Amino acid sequence: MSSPSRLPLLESVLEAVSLGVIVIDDARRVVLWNKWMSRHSGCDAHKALGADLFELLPELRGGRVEMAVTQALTNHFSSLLSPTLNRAPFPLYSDPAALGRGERMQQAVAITPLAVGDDARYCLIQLNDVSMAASREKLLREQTEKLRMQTFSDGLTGVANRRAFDVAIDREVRRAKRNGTVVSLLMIDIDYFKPYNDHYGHQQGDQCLIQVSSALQALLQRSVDMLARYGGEEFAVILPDNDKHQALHMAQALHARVLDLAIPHEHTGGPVKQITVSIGVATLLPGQPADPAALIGAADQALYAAKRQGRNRIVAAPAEY
Ligand SMILES: Nc1nc2c(ncn2[C@@H]2O[C@H](COP(=O)(O)OP(=O)(O)OP(=O)(O)O)[C@@H](O)[C@H]2O)c(=O)[nH]1
Repeated sequence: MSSPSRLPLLESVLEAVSLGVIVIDDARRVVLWNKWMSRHSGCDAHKALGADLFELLPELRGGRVEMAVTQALTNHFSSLLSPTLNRAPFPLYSDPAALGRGERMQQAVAITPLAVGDDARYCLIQLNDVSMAASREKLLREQTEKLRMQTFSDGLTGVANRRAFDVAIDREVRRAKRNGTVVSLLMIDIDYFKPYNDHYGHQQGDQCLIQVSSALQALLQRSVDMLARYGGEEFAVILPDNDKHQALHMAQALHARVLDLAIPHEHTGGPVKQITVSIGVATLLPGQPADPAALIGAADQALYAAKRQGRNRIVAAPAEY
């Protein structure tokens, strides 16, 4: 079989590649404009050939493409335009529907100087459609974010989970130590939740947990405050920069908010026949050792004191626990 001569072969390759190829001369006139360019720009080779590239596509004037072309023609520098910074410099569209929607193809643009013979200078512009890669990357980012959310949020109530709490309490205790500030912690436990579940059923128990957590969450206005589900029917609230007085104030508001829900509970062991919470409060002072476990322990001790004293109340840990 005879081999075809190189020039027609090269021309066929240029017309067949899935890549935009433009070559301009040192007067910036288009000398090559392949089929891919015609297909995606809506401008065919007849119109493009011989035209000044920046008159053909005036929006490229003064931008990164013109700078890179000048660099290639005068200094023989190659450039790669980052698709992140220059998403769609050329007016190219993946298909007619995208053109109709005005949705440009995302592009990777490579600009390379070409020397043909001794002094003829040209510039090669290669364009790649990276829309698919960009949308895959976006999907991947969204999935990663979703996974991150799932990893750090409680499946039932949607508030932060224990893992997120552990990270946050560590961070806030270290921050308080660094800045010489205080941090308070509330441990909140629903009273008589076992008899609630036993009497009303597990599903209604779940609904109760959802209601209580969203009522608690609604009261936390500062972005630094964090409500987490610590375990079963126990929640924790981290209050950075809040001293004991402010933490007690917040505990009272949260306690009252749960009472306001007025969720009936006929089977409590006490006189109040609705869902209530007990709250333990502890505050880490600047002089104390920055130990998250000790802070959690102090808030827990205070919570159990509240339970022992009859539930439906707030108890604060001693100042220097
Ligand atoms: N519906 C539901 N119940 C849960 C969930 N997690 C834990 N529980 C229940 O919460 C109850 C906790 O009971 P206990 O720790 O004995 O506490 P309590 O009955 O609230 O008693 P006090 O805390 O002393 O007032 C148990 O019955 C658990 O099964 C959950 O996700 N959904």
